[in-house]
Amino acid sequence: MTKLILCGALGRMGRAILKTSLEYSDLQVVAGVEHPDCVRGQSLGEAVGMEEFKFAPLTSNLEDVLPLGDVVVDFTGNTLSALAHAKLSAYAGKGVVIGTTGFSPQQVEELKELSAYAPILLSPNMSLGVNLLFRLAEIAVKALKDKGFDVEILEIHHRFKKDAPSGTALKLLEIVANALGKDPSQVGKFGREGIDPKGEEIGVMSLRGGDVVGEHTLYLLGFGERIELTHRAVSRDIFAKGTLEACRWIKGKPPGFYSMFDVLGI
Ligand SMILES: NC(=O)C1=CN([C@@H]2O[C@H](COP(=O)(O)OP(=O)(O)OC[C@H]3O[C@@H](n4cnc5c(N)ncnc54)[C@H](OP(=O)(O)O)[C@@H]3O)[C@@H](O)[C@H]2O)C=CC1
Ligand SMILES: O=C(O)C1=N[C@H](C(=O)O)C[C@H](O)C1
Repeated sequence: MTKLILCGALGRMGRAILKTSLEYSDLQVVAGVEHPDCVRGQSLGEAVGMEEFKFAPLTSNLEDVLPLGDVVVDFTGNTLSALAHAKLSAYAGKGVVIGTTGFSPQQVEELKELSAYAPILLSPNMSLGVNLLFRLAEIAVKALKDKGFDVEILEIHHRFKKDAPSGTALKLLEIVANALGKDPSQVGKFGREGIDPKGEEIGVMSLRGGDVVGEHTLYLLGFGERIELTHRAVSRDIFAKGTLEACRWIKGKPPGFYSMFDVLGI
């Protein structure tokens, strides 16, 4: 049995992971960590209204429950708390799976340094489909390099999403820029206004509204034709499933910095 501690347990992803975990007989969420304002002396089960977790503690301090778990999962949506959770967990030798997005390059470097102590998996998107999209994007962009195609990225998410562009769109930018031999920090362009003719940049545009779970399109825009590679998430269960597969995979792995490509073998 792999025992999980879930940080951000009462959030959208936290609740999806709790529900989906009930389908796995070898995985168990044994404790939740939440923002102090949300912890009111209730158990995790009482807080989410799920009988199955009535004996699992809910705390605002990961240290209180760290000895209970093998793997710590972070979906707090707050990079500072995710880093703090990763630090505590890695020093304790626990596996870490991070779905939180919005890390700066410096913060990613910090996570890589921590992965000398324990296995850490960071992925902006835990779904099988998006990870395949990453691979397809690399193939397509390489095949069309120097053939006169422009590359642009569009993402759409629900009105409550805090970060923009999405972590997935930024990863797509990194993948396609690298495939073109360009530096993502130099070619990424995050909006256009006024007189702004198209150059060598890769535009990354964000729409927000309603309850859109997550949509990403890579556009390859040529003259007389265009290719659109789109992934549409219609349920958070796909992210929850990927997260749980990652937790199962990471237990017992040597220290190192991993991604969903390692879990999915693609
Ligand atoms: N990798 C992937 O596949 C996916 C990644 N994501 C990412 O996951 C993150 C979370 O998304 P989502 O679930 O929609 O966000 P939510 O805001 O619904 O959930 C985050 C939860 O974490 C809580 N929280 C904030 N700070 C802390 C803290 N210090 N300790 C414990 N809990 C804390 C929040 O509390 P409060 O509201 O009080 O701040 C909230 O309940 C985002 O970064 C999103 O981009 C989302 C979907 C898929
Ligand atoms: O906040 C979300 O909801 C999502 N965030 C991730 C991201 O930033 O890429 C993944 C997914 O698209 C949903």
